[in-house]
Amino acid sequence: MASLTKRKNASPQKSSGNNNNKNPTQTVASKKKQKQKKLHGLAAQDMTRSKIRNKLFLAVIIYILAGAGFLYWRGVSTSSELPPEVENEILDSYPQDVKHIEMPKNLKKPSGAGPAIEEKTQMNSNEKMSKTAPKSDKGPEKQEKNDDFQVHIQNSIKPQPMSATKQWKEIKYSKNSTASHVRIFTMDDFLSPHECDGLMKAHASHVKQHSQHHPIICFSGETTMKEYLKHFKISWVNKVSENDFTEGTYCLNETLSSKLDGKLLWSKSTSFYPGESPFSTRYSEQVEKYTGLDQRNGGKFQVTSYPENVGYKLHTDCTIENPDTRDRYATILVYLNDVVKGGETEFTELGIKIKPKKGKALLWNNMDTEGHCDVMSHHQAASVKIGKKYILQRWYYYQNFPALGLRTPAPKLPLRSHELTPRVSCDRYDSGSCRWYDEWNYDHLIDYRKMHL
Ligand SMILES: O=C(O)CCC(=O)C(=O)O
Ligand SMILES: [Fe+2]
Repeated sequence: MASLTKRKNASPQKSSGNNNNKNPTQTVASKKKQKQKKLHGLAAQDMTRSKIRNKLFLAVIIYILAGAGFLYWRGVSTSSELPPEVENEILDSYPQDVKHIEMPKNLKKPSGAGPAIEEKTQMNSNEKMSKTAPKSDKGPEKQEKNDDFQVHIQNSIKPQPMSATKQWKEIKYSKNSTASHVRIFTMDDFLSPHECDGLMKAHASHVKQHSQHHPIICFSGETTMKEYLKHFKISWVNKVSENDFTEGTYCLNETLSSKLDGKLLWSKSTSFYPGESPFSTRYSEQVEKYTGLDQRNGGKFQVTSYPENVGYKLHTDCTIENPDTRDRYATILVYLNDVVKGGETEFTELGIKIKPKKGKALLWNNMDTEGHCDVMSHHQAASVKIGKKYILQRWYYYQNFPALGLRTPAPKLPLRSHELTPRVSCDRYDSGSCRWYDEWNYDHLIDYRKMHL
């Protein structure tokens, strides 16, 4: 109350209203003074205004220049166009099993584009490799064309303790112990809570950025599409035909895809690549030091989130009976959060079940020392029952290839009306699940850089 009264008395309006009691000379002098003061005040006001105007002008110029600089930088750093020779080299070096996948019947070659485009489109709708390899007699001989590329083989895991308290624990099988070459290790606190939070935040912000448009939904074939639609009780399943796929792909057109949004369930993956953030470099080095997995054989870094009632069906990360050794030798997965219920990683052949725990790493080999995919590495992500699950995964290849760990060019097919349209890939119904991907474009590179992990 006291301070309120004080402020009232100090008000300029109140003091000027008390001038009636003063004598005339004083009044003339004080009026003159007031006039001078006013003029002075006006001049000062004018100066302040012009100073503000100048500052504003300068700020606008800086803003325009910064904006232009940012746009230029984005244009340079995220351009989706790769020179054709680089693009061809990348496509040439894809593992054979990815190239030899079933092609849609209605495929028409886009004019001026070679088979590379179709393979690329298919590659994107077959993110997960199927359990058995399509028959191919071709090995990885294409690599020999790249003179400056050193083939590097990775056929063992060499786990090392990180500190006295951070040690790998080998998980014992409860069945099939003699038939398997697979070794499974876990280490608590492989990543700090801060790193886990940063990755989840980057993932969430990127998912949000790409969720303004309905995803285009792709299947590994027509039968697969029908199986999924039946599973999710889509009443119009029998009306859908191969004509509803966009040309050259197994992706439903935008209209039908949008009708499935909210009806099908899926996990969501965003990816970043080696060298794209301080974290990716640090993490590659950390993994190499404490697991023996050579960073030259590592692919992209994939952050995946699972909502309730979503998991990933039983599968192998490598392709069984694949003659090509450019395949996923080992997997390192880090749980980024605790899951209230469900979401375990289960190795069904070995009777092993790992419960997600924030920061905990799970490391295993999928192939033997000769580069054969081991059936005993079959695993699944159990459905999340309560909560949400986040993981960071990276696959390390038995034999590397030039395109490994490089961001691939965005495919021209299927046609998309928005640059940020995401895709959902539903892989083989018996050994896959639906997963949402961000990788039509390169923008999230900026997100991951921003995180300063
Ligand atoms: O989420 C998990 O626990 C396993 C995921 C997995 O196996 C995969 O994405 O390949
Ligand atoms: Fe897997």
